[in-house]
Amino acid sequence: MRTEALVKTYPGVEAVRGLDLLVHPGEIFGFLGPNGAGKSTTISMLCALTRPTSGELWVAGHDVRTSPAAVRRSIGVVFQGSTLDDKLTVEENLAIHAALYGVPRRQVHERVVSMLSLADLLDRRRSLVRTLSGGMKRRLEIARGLLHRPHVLFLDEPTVGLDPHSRAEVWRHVHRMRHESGATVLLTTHQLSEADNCDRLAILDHGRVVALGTPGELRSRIGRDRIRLVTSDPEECSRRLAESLGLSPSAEDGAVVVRVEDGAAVLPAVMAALGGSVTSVSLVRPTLDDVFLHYTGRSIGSEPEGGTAA
Ligand SMILES: Nc1ncnc2c1ncn2[C@@H]1O[C@H](COP(=O)(O)OP(=O)(O)OP(=O)(O)O)[C@@H](O)[C@H]1O
Repeated sequence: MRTEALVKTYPGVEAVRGLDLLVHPGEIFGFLGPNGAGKSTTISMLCALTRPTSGELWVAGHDVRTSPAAVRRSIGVVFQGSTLDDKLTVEENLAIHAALYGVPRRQVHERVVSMLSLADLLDRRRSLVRTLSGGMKRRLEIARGLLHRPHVLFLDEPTVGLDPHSRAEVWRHVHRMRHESGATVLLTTHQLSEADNCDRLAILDHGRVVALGTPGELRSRIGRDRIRLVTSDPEECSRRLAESLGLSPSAEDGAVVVRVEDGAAVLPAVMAALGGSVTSVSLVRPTLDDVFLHYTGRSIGSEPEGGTAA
Protein backbone atom coordinates (compact mmCIF):
# COMPACT_ATOMS: atom_id res chain seq x y z
CA MET A 1 0.00 0.00 0.00
CA ARG A 2 1.43 3.36 -0.97
CA THR A 3 0.16 6.93 -0.87
CA GLU A 4 1.80 10.08 -2.21
CA ALA A 5 0.70 13.57 -1.18
CA LEU A 6 -2.80 12.21 -0.49
CA VAL A 7 -5.32 14.95 0.28
CA LYS A 8 -9.04 14.94 1.09
CA THR A 9 -10.86 18.20 1.61
CA TYR A 10 -14.52 18.53 2.58
CA PRO A 11 -16.19 21.94 2.50
CA GLY A 12 -14.45 23.83 5.29
CA VAL A 13 -12.50 20.75 6.54
CA GLU A 14 -9.07 19.52 5.49
CA ALA A 15 -9.59 15.93 6.65
CA VAL A 16 -6.34 14.53 5.16
CA ARG A 17 -3.50 16.93 4.42
CA GLY A 18 -0.78 15.24 2.38
CA LEU A 19 -0.08 11.65 3.40
CA ASP A 20 3.06 9.89 2.14
CA LEU A 21 2.99 6.31 3.35
CA LEU A 22 4.42 2.95 2.37
CA VAL A 23 3.08 -0.22 4.01
CA HIS A 24 4.95 -3.47 3.36
CA PRO A 25 3.30 -6.76 2.40
CA GLY A 26 2.28 -8.80 5.46
CA GLU A 27 2.59 -5.90 7.92
CA ILE A 28 0.05 -5.06 10.60
CA PHE A 29 0.02 -1.30 10.21
CA GLY A 30 -1.98 0.96 12.49
CA PHE A 31 -3.30 4.48 12.10
CA LEU A 32 -3.40 5.90 15.62
CA GLY A 33 -5.05 9.20 16.39
CA PRO A 34 -7.89 10.93 18.18
CA ASN A 35 -11.41 11.37 16.80
CA GLY A 36 -11.34 13.56 13.71
CA ALA A 37 -7.64 12.92 12.93
CA GLY A 38 -8.51 11.61 9.46
CA LYS A 39 -8.15 7.86 10.01
CA SER A 40 -11.52 6.78 8.61
CA THR A 41 -11.24 9.16 5.65
CA THR A 42 -7.84 7.68 4.78
CA ILE A 43 -9.12 4.10 5.02
CA SER A 44 -12.17 5.04 2.98
CA MET A 45 -9.98 6.45 0.18
CA LEU A 46 -7.77 3.35 0.21
CA CYS A 47 -10.85 1.12 -0.07
CA ALA A 48 -12.03 3.09 -3.12
CA LEU A 49 -15.13 4.28 -1.25
CA THR A 50 -14.15 7.98 -1.16
CA ARG A 51 -12.41 9.84 -3.99
CA PRO A 52 -9.30 11.75 -2.96
CA THR A 53 -9.18 15.49 -3.65
CA SER A 54 -5.59 15.06 -4.89
CA GLY A 55 -2.60 12.76 -4.56
CA GLU A 56 -1.86 9.20 -5.56
CA LEU A 57 -2.61 5.86 -3.91
CA TRP A 58 -1.99 2.22 -4.72
CA VAL A 59 -3.37 -0.84 -2.97
CA ALA A 60 -2.24 -4.42 -3.74
CA GLY A 61 -0.50 -3.15 -6.88
CA HIS A 62 -3.57 -1.31 -8.25
CA ASP A 63 -3.96 2.43 -8.73
CA VAL A 64 -7.04 3.13 -6.61
CA ARG A 65 -8.16 6.06 -8.80
CA THR A 66 -8.05 4.21 -12.11
CA SER A 67 -8.81 0.62 -11.00
CA PRO A 68 -11.27 0.85 -8.09
CA ALA A 69 -12.98 -2.44 -8.98
CA ALA A 70 -9.67 -4.34 -8.94
CA VAL A 71 -8.88 -2.76 -5.57
CA ARG A 72 -12.25 -3.81 -4.12
CA ARG A 73 -11.64 -7.40 -5.23
CA SER A 74 -8.19 -7.40 -3.57
CA ILE A 75 -9.27 -6.14 -0.17
CA GLY A 76 -11.38 -7.19 2.79
CA VAL A 77 -13.02 -4.56 4.95
CA VAL A 78 -14.39 -4.73 8.49
CA PHE A 79 -16.28 -1.57 9.35
CA GLN A 80 -16.81 -0.08 12.82
CA GLY A 81 -20.49 -1.08 12.93
CA SER A 82 -21.49 -4.71 12.36
CA THR A 83 -22.64 -5.59 8.85
CA LEU A 84 -23.55 -9.19 9.72
CA ASP A 85 -27.11 -10.39 9.21
CA ASP A 86 -28.31 -11.23 12.72
CA LYS A 87 -31.17 -13.41 11.52
CA LEU A 88 -28.94 -15.75 9.54
CA THR A 89 -26.54 -18.37 10.83
CA VAL A 90 -22.79 -17.94 11.00
CA GLU A 91 -22.37 -20.22 7.99
CA GLU A 92 -25.06 -18.46 5.95
CA ASN A 93 -23.39 -15.08 6.48
CA LEU A 94 -20.15 -16.47 5.11
CA ALA A 95 -21.89 -18.21 2.19
CA ILE A 96 -23.51 -14.92 1.08
CA HIS A 97 -20.14 -13.19 1.20
CA ALA A 98 -18.54 -16.01 -0.80
CA ALA A 99 -21.25 -15.66 -3.49
CA LEU A 100 -20.87 -11.87 -3.63
CA TYR A 101 -17.12 -12.19 -4.13
CA GLY A 102 -17.39 -15.00 -6.67
CA VAL A 103 -15.61 -17.66 -4.61
CA PRO A 104 -15.84 -20.84 -6.76
CA ARG A 105 -18.72 -23.03 -5.43
CA ARG A 106 -16.51 -26.07 -5.00
CA GLN A 107 -14.22 -24.12 -2.66
CA VAL A 108 -16.85 -22.44 -0.50
CA HIS A 109 -17.34 -25.24 2.04
CA GLU A 110 -13.62 -25.79 2.57
CA ARG A 111 -12.92 -22.06 2.97
CA VAL A 112 -15.83 -21.52 5.36
CA VAL A 113 -14.65 -24.40 7.54
CA SER A 114 -11.04 -23.24 7.54
CA MET A 115 -11.92 -19.61 8.35
CA LEU A 116 -14.31 -20.65 11.12
CA SER A 117 -11.77 -22.95 12.68
CA LEU A 118 -9.16 -20.15 12.59
CA ALA A 119 -11.69 -17.88 14.29
CA ASP A 120 -12.54 -20.60 16.86
CA LEU A 121 -16.16 -20.54 15.69
CA LEU A 122 -16.49 -23.88 13.95
CA ASP A 123 -18.74 -25.30 16.66
CA ARG A 124 -21.04 -22.26 16.31
CA ARG A 125 -21.45 -22.47 12.55
CA ARG A 126 -25.15 -23.33 12.72
CA SER A 127 -25.90 -20.69 15.41
CA LEU A 128 -27.87 -17.58 14.54
CA VAL A 129 -25.52 -14.60 14.57
CA ARG A 130 -27.72 -12.79 17.09
CA THR A 131 -26.86 -15.46 19.68
CA LEU A 132 -23.09 -14.75 19.47
CA SER A 133 -21.16 -12.55 21.92
CA GLY A 134 -19.71 -9.21 20.74
CA GLY A 135 -16.21 -10.69 20.54
CA MET A 136 -17.44 -13.69 18.52
CA LYS A 137 -19.24 -11.40 16.07
CA ARG A 138 -16.11 -9.33 15.54
CA ARG A 139 -14.05 -12.49 14.98
CA LEU A 140 -16.66 -13.67 12.49
CA GLU A 141 -16.50 -10.35 10.63
CA ILE A 142 -12.72 -10.61 10.41
CA ALA A 143 -13.01 -14.22 9.18
CA ARG A 144 -15.58 -13.07 6.60
CA GLY A 145 -13.27 -10.24 5.50
CA LEU A 146 -10.61 -12.83 4.67
CA LEU A 147 -12.88 -15.42 3.04
CA HIS A 148 -12.20 -14.30 -0.52
CA ARG A 149 -8.44 -14.29 0.22
CA PRO A 150 -7.75 -10.57 -0.09
CA HIS A 151 -4.21 -9.22 -0.17
CA VAL A 152 -5.09 -6.41 2.21
CA LEU A 153 -7.51 -6.44 5.15
CA PHE A 154 -8.81 -3.12 6.49
CA LEU A 155 -10.10 -3.03 10.06
CA ASP A 156 -11.72 0.17 11.28
CA GLU A 157 -11.46 0.23 15.10
CA PRO A 158 -11.55 -3.59 15.31
CA THR A 159 -12.10 -3.83 19.07
CA VAL A 160 -14.36 -0.86 19.72
CA GLY A 161 -17.13 -1.65 22.19
CA LEU A 162 -15.58 -4.93 23.36
CA ASP A 163 -14.61 -5.89 26.91
CA PRO A 164 -10.88 -6.40 27.67
CA HIS A 165 -11.06 -10.20 27.37
CA SER A 166 -12.79 -10.05 23.96
CA ARG A 167 -10.31 -7.39 22.81
CA ALA A 168 -7.41 -9.68 23.63
CA GLU A 169 -9.17 -12.54 21.80
CA VAL A 170 -9.72 -10.41 18.69
CA TRP A 171 -6.06 -9.39 18.64
CA ARG A 172 -4.98 -13.00 19.00
CA HIS A 173 -7.09 -13.80 15.96
CA VAL A 174 -5.83 -10.86 13.93
CA HIS A 175 -2.26 -12.09 14.47
CA ARG A 176 -3.16 -15.69 13.75
CA MET A 177 -5.07 -14.85 10.58
CA ARG A 178 -2.33 -12.57 9.32
CA HIS A 179 0.12 -15.41 9.89
CA GLU A 180 -2.07 -17.98 8.10
CA SER A 181 -3.26 -15.77 5.23
CA GLY A 182 -0.17 -13.60 4.74
CA ALA A 183 -2.50 -10.62 4.24
CA THR A 184 -1.40 -7.08 4.98
CA VAL A 185 -3.55 -5.63 7.77
CA LEU A 186 -4.33 -1.92 7.94
CA LEU A 187 -6.26 -0.78 10.94
CA THR A 188 -7.35 2.32 12.77
CA THR A 189 -7.41 2.72 16.51
CA HIS A 190 -7.47 5.39 19.11
CA GLN A 191 -6.69 2.91 21.86
CA LEU A 192 -3.09 3.38 22.91
CA SER A 193 -3.13 0.13 24.83
CA GLU A 194 -3.80 -1.72 21.57
CA ALA A 195 -1.35 0.09 19.32
CA ASP A 196 1.42 -2.22 20.58
CA ASN A 197 -0.22 -5.03 18.58
CA CYS A 198 0.85 -3.32 15.35
CA ASP A 199 4.19 -3.90 13.61
CA ARG A 200 4.31 -0.20 12.72
CA LEU A 201 2.21 2.84 13.50
CA ALA A 202 1.47 6.18 11.92
CA ILE A 203 0.32 8.72 14.48
CA LEU A 204 -2.17 11.00 12.74
CA ASP A 205 -3.23 14.40 13.98
CA HIS A 206 -5.33 16.93 12.05
CA GLY A 207 -4.93 14.96 8.83
CA ARG A 208 -1.14 14.66 8.96
CA VAL A 209 1.33 11.94 9.96
CA VAL A 210 3.16 13.36 12.95
CA ALA A 211 5.22 10.23 13.72
CA LEU A 212 5.88 6.89 12.04
CA GLY A 213 7.67 3.75 13.27
CA THR A 214 7.42 0.59 15.33
CA PRO A 215 5.87 1.13 18.78
CA GLY A 216 9.35 0.60 20.30
CA GLU A 217 11.00 3.08 17.91
CA LEU A 218 8.38 5.71 18.65
CA ARG A 219 8.92 5.31 22.38
CA SER A 220 12.69 5.40 22.23
CA ARG A 221 12.67 8.39 19.87
CA ILE A 222 11.02 10.63 22.42
CA GLY A 223 12.25 9.61 25.63
CA ARG A 224 14.30 8.05 28.18
CA ASP A 225 13.55 5.54 30.88
CA ARG A 226 13.06 6.84 34.41
CA ILE A 227 14.52 5.04 37.43
CA ARG A 228 12.72 6.15 40.59
CA LEU A 229 14.42 5.41 43.90
CA VAL A 230 13.00 5.83 47.37
CA THR A 231 15.68 6.04 50.04
CA SER A 232 16.06 7.24 53.63
CA ASP A 233 18.75 9.74 52.55
CA PRO A 234 17.94 11.23 49.12
CA GLU A 235 20.84 13.70 49.22
CA GLU A 236 23.44 11.04 49.88
CA CYS A 237 21.84 8.84 47.21
CA SER A 238 22.04 11.64 44.62
CA ARG A 239 25.65 12.39 45.52
CA ARG A 240 26.69 8.75 45.11
CA LEU A 241 24.88 8.40 41.76
CA ALA A 242 26.61 11.53 40.45
CA GLU A 243 30.06 10.64 41.77
CA SER A 244 30.26 6.93 41.02
CA LEU A 245 28.13 6.72 37.85
CA GLY A 246 28.21 10.26 36.45
CA LEU A 247 24.39 10.43 36.47
CA SER A 248 22.33 13.61 36.99
CA PRO A 249 19.60 12.70 39.46
CA SER A 250 16.72 15.00 40.32
CA ALA A 251 14.38 15.10 43.31
CA GLU A 252 10.71 14.35 42.52
CA ASP A 253 8.03 13.94 45.22
CA GLY A 254 10.56 12.89 47.84
CA ALA A 255 12.13 10.29 45.53
CA VAL A 256 15.36 10.39 43.54
CA VAL A 257 14.81 10.11 39.77
CA VAL A 258 17.42 9.42 37.10
CA ARG A 259 16.70 9.54 33.38
CA VAL A 260 18.70 7.14 31.23
CA GLU A 261 18.45 5.62 27.73
CA ASP A 262 18.22 2.01 28.85
CA GLY A 263 16.97 1.71 32.41
CA ALA A 264 17.15 -2.08 32.57
CA ALA A 265 20.87 -2.01 31.65
CA VAL A 266 21.77 0.74 34.14
CA LEU A 267 19.72 -0.53 37.08
CA PRO A 268 22.24 -3.14 38.39
CA ALA A 269 25.02 -0.50 38.55
CA VAL A 270 22.67 1.93 40.32
CA MET A 271 21.78 -0.69 42.94
CA ALA A 272 25.43 -1.67 43.40
CA ALA A 273 26.41 1.98 43.94
CA LEU A 274 23.68 2.55 46.52
CA GLY A 275 24.06 -0.65 48.50
CA GLY A 276 21.27 -1.34 50.98
CA SER A 277 20.05 2.25 51.38
CA VAL A 278 17.25 1.90 48.78
CA THR A 279 13.80 0.96 50.15
CA SER A 280 12.00 0.82 46.81
CA VAL A 281 12.86 1.11 43.13
CA SER A 282 10.77 1.37 39.96
CA LEU A 283 11.61 1.58 36.28
CA VAL A 284 9.19 3.60 34.13
CA ARG A 285 9.39 3.41 30.34
CA PRO A 286 7.84 6.07 28.05
CA THR A 287 4.31 5.11 27.01
CA LEU A 288 2.67 5.63 23.61
CA ASP A 289 0.61 8.32 25.33
CA ASP A 290 3.91 10.12 26.10
CA VAL A 291 4.76 9.74 22.40
CA PHE A 292 1.41 11.20 21.36
CA LEU A 293 1.82 14.04 23.85
CA HIS A 294 5.31 14.75 22.54
CA TYR A 295 4.22 15.05 18.91
CA THR A 296 0.83 16.73 19.32
CA GLY A 297 1.21 18.73 22.52
CA ARG A 298 -1.74 16.97 24.16
CA SER A 299 -2.66 13.60 25.55
CA ILE A 300 -4.75 11.25 23.42
CA GLY A 301 -6.52 10.29 26.63
CA SER A 302 -7.86 13.83 26.93
CA GLU A 303 -9.72 13.56 23.63
CA PRO A 304 -13.43 12.86 23.64
CA GLU A 305 -13.86 9.10 23.45
CA GLY A 306 -16.62 9.22 20.84
CA GLY A 307 -16.24 5.70 19.54
CA THR A 308 -15.15 3.77 22.60
CA ALA A 309 -18.28 3.79 24.71
CA ALA A 310 -20.59 0.77 24.72
N1 LIG B 1 -18.45 13.21 4.68
C1 LIG B 1 -17.89 14.22 5.35
N2 LIG B 1 -18.27 15.49 5.15
C2 LIG B 1 -17.70 16.52 5.83
N3 LIG B 1 -16.69 16.35 6.73
C3 LIG B 1 -16.27 15.11 6.97
C4 LIG B 1 -16.84 13.97 6.31
N4 LIG B 1 -16.19 12.85 6.75
C5 LIG B 1 -15.29 13.27 7.65
N5 LIG B 1 -15.33 14.62 7.79
C6 LIG B 1 -14.45 15.44 8.66
O1 LIG B 1 -13.12 15.11 8.37
C7 LIG B 1 -12.33 15.09 9.57
C8 LIG B 1 -11.66 13.72 9.71
O2 LIG B 1 -12.69 12.76 9.99
P1 LIG B 1 -12.40 11.18 10.11
O3 LIG B 1 -13.72 10.52 10.31
O4 LIG B 1 -11.58 10.74 8.97
O5 LIG B 1 -11.54 11.12 11.43
P2 LIG B 1 -11.16 9.84 12.29
O6 LIG B 1 -9.75 10.02 12.70
O7 LIG B 1 -11.50 8.60 11.59
O8 LIG B 1 -12.10 9.99 13.56
P3 LIG B 1 -13.15 8.92 14.16
O9 LIG B 1 -12.35 8.03 15.04
O10 LIG B 1 -14.09 9.80 14.92
O11 LIG B 1 -13.83 8.24 12.99
C9 LIG B 1 -13.27 15.44 10.71
O12 LIG B 1 -13.15 16.81 10.97
C10 LIG B 1 -14.63 15.11 10.15
O13 LIG B 1 -15.63 15.92 10.73
